[in-house]
Amino acid sequence: MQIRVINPNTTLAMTTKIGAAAQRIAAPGTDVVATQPASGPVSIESHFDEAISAVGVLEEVLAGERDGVDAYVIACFGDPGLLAARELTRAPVIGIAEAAFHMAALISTRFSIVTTLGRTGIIAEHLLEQYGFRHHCRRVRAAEIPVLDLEENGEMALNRIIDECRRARDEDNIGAIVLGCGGMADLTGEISRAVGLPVIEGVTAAVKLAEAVVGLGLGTSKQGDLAFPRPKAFTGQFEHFSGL
Ligand SMILES: O=C(O)C[C@H]1NC(=O)NC1=O
Repeated sequence: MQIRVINPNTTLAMTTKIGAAAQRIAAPGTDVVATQPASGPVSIESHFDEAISAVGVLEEVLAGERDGVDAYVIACFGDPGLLAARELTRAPVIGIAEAAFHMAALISTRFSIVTTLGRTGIIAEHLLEQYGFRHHCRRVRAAEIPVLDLEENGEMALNRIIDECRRARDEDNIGAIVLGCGGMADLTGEISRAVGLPVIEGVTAAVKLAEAVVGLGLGTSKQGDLAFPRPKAFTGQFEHFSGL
């Protein structure tokens, strides 16, 4: 099977890292294709960044439909464009936040999230509510690092993340930690060893859930609100969406 792992930001180094982490965890016979939008924010750290990146995610799903992809992963912790993407395909579309929440709830009764900047914490809180995991999550914490520090200042970023994870372990009465950024996809082992708790990050969780959904012969329901969009004309820069 082929999984298209979409990094919604436009930083190639992060896309490459995410793709490598996804391929490492994938089952034999699962091919991961890591992509990113042709245009959009180099990192996603606000509601505005999320909104702009969602269009790029949808473009990548439309490209995947042309290639006959079996499943999609949206590899940004805000799950940008998730429901809109599900309208475009019969394949499963798994957001890394939703995947991480499910996985954490399977191995612990309470978890905390450690993300990058505190200002994006509200996005995780909204998703906890939307996905029904509000009561599972003790606290949404932030290492207070810009997303691209994960690429440009990796050691400092890792130390800040580990410090915040240790505070979560000592103060939050939790059983697991969820890493709140696709750019942390390669850090789970190191952080788990440093903190002594199970650490879940969404890229790898989403790849395994995508394999499970496809393996069960399931895909995105086309009944109701996730049916294909009603064909209509689009104008201007979105003209190519006409008649989808
Ligand atoms: O929301 C965040 O802090 C992390 C989010 N931003 C990004 O560019 N990729 C992500 O996973």
